[in-house]
Amino acid sequence: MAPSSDPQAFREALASSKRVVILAGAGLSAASGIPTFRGTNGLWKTKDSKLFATPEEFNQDPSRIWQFYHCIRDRCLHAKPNAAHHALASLTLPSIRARLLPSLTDPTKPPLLITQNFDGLSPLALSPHLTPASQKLASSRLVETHGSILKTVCLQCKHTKHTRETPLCPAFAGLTEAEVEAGGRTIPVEELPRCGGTEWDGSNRYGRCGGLLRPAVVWFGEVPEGMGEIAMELNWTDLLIVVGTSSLVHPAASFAKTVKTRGGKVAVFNLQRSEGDENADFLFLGPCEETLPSVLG
Ligand SMILES: CC(C)NC(=O)[C@H](Cc1c[nH]c2ccccc12)NC(=O)[C@H](CCCC/N=C(/NCCC(=O)O)S[C@H]1O[C@H](COP(=O)(O)OP(=O)(O)OC[C@H]2O[C@@H](n3cnc4c(N)ncnc43)[C@H](O)[C@@H]2O)[C@@H](O)[C@H]1O)NC(=O)OCc1ccccc1
Ligand SMILES: [Zn+2]
Repeated sequence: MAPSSDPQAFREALASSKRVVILAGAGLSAASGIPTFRGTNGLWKTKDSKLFATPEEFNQDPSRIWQFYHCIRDRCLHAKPNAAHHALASLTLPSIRARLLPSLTDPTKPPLLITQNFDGLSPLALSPHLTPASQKLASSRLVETHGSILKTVCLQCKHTKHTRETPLCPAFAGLTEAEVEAGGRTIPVEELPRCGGTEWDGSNRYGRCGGLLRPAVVWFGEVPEGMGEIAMELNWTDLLIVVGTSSLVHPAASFAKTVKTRGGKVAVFNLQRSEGDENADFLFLGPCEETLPSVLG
């Protein structure tokens, strides 16, 4: 049966769903000025992901990889959530949830939002109007499964830090994408982002050990974040909403099939046709910053 593109039918499916999960990809942030990976002018259109997004390449040449991620990180730091982020974040508001999702098994819990985006925009979109308790609950229902570019991990003491500070080391000051495209700077590994930063006092303390930091993103071959929670939730999911992803990267790309095989429904929001959307129950083609607010509005 061809997927339906009828917003009313989709809202009825929402209203009768007991457990809803959302899976988002780079298309969700396209309208915020963050390039996608495989879409038009996508990052991996001009670059080989295996030369930038693997732990092996980082160990080989941390300076080259850090300069690449420094530029993406700066873009993400200057970006703002768009209408699609806000439409999804509105489901964390009890009043909206009661109206759109009256049949949820646990009406106190927002749908689980699994984002493959490491840009930090979905967390940023969480409404400031939420009470601290609801803020905490909403953040606990958000999984950045491919990590966050706003976090670093120390390779020595494993300390993880979330920071919007930039640059993360003096050697990146004024570094531009054009300079990186042209080959970047020669930066000794000692001058790359370090645990404890420039205040490091030579001690070997947790979070201040002077160890080399890496971006806390999940590279190819690495286990994505939150897999246990995700697998648990998908067991009971009767509606999966898939937004702005090419559905080519696993394990995320297999979530729709998992939900379908368990008798659940799948709704796809994408600018264009994408992998596996013929199996969807609902298909809304177009910019998600327009389609999502109109369907969830
Ligand atoms: C490429 C692919 C073939 N390779 C993989 O999937 C690999 C290997 C693999 C594992 N299992 C397999 C099975 C089969 C084949 C291969 C594999 N997977 C892994 O290595 C994963 C790790 C994957 C994570 C890699 N890290 C990323 N990012 C961070 C780093 C970095 O990129 O810098 S993935 C990267 O791609 C992800 C998917 O891309 P999309 O978000 O979909 O973006 P894309 O550009 O492709 O598409 C954008 C879409 O949006 C649409 N769009 C654009 N604008 C809009 C708009 N305005 N509105 C709506 N839609 C829009 C476009 O039409 C398009 O469809 C991104 O999120 C991004 O995070 N790890 C793992 O499997 O570990 C073991 C394991 C697993 C489970 C349990 C135990 C052990
Ligand atoms: Zn450390």
